[in-house]
Amino acid sequence: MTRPYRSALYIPGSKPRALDKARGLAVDVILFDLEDAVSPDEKASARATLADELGKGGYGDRLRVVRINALDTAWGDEDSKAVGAMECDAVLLPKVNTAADVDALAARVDKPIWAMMETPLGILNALEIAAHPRIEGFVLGTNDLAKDLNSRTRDAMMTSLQLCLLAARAHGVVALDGVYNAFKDEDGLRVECEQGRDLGFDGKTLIHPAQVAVANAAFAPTQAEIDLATRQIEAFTQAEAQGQGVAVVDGKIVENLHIVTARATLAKAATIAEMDAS
Ligand SMILES: CC(C)(COP(=O)(O)OP(=O)(O)OC[C@H]1O[C@@H](n2cnc3c(N)ncnc32)[C@H](O)[C@@H]1OP(=O)(O)O)[C@@H](O)C(=O)NCCC(=O)NCCSC(=O)C[C@H](O)C(=O)O
Ligand SMILES: [Mg+2]
Repeated sequence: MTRPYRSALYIPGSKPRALDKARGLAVDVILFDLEDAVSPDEKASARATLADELGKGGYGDRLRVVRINALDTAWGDEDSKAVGAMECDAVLLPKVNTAADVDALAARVDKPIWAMMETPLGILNALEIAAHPRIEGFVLGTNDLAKDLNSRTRDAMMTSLQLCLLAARAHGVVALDGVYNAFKDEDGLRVECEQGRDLGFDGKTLIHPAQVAVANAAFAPTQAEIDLATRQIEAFTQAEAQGQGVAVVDGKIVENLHIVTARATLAKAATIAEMDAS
C-alpha cells in the first residue's frame, strides 16, 4: 500500500492535551516536537511526556515522527538516547547541514531518519543528505530558512525548495513543504498547499488541527484526475492491444510513462478511500 503524506501536523511534546487530540485527527503524519515548540525549561519533562503518550499508543496508521533537538544543543544527546526507545517510526533531525550530521545521529539511533532542510548549508548539500542510506524524508523548515536567507517572501525561497525537491526525487526520499504560519487563514493556506503540490511536494507540514482538511484535500487526487487516469489506462490498454505504443485522450498523447503516473494516482486515491472508510 502506498502511504499518503498529505498532512503532517507538528504537536508540541509538552502538551498532553494536544498529544491526545492527535489520536482522533485525520492526519497522515504526526511530527511530535521536542525542538522549537517546547521551551527550554520544559525540554526534559516534554521528553518524558512524549515517551509516555507514545507508549500508550492509539495513533493508528499515522506515521509517528519525533523531532529531537540538534545534537550540538544542550538537549540533543539526551533526546537521541530517549528517542531510540520511543514507540515511533522515524526521528526528525533539525538544522541538518551535511551528511555527517546524519551520520552522527545514525550512530546513536537505529531508526529511519528524516532531515529538516532549513539552513543555507543544508540546502546546498541537499543531494548528499538525500543520498544518505538512513534518510527517508525531507521536511522544509521555511521559517528558519527565511531567517537565515534574510528573505521576505516564499518566491525568494523557490530555489531552495526546488533544490530540496530535486535531491529528494533523485534518491526516492519523501519531501514535505514548510508550514503556513497564519493558521486561521484558510484561503491563504489553500493557495500555498496547491503551490506546494504543483511543485511536487508530497504534503504540507501544519501547526494547527484546523489546517488538516485543507492539506488533505489539496494533496489528494481530485475526481477529475481519477477519471482522467482511468480513461488513460483504458485507452492505452486498447492501443497496446492494437499493437500501438501511443494513445490519445482529450487530444493529448498518452505513452507508457503517463500510465505510470495514472496508476500511481489511482493507487493513492484507493489508499485514501480505504483510510477514510476505516
Ligand atoms: C499555534 C498554537 C499555539 C495555537 O494554540 P491554541 O490557541 O491553544 O489553539 P486552539 O485554542 O485553537 O486549539 C484548539 C484545540 O486544538 C488543540 N491543538 C492546537 N494545536 C494543536 C496541535 N498542533 N496538535 C494537536 N492539537 C492541537 C488544542 O489543544 C485545542 O484542543 P481542545 O482543548 O481539546 O479543544 C498551537 O496550535 C500550537 O502550539 N501549534 C504547534 C506549534 C508548533 O508545533 N510549532 C513548531 C513547529 S513549526 C516549526 O518549527 C517549523 C520549522 O522548524 C521552520 O523552521 O519553519
Ligand atoms: Mg526550524
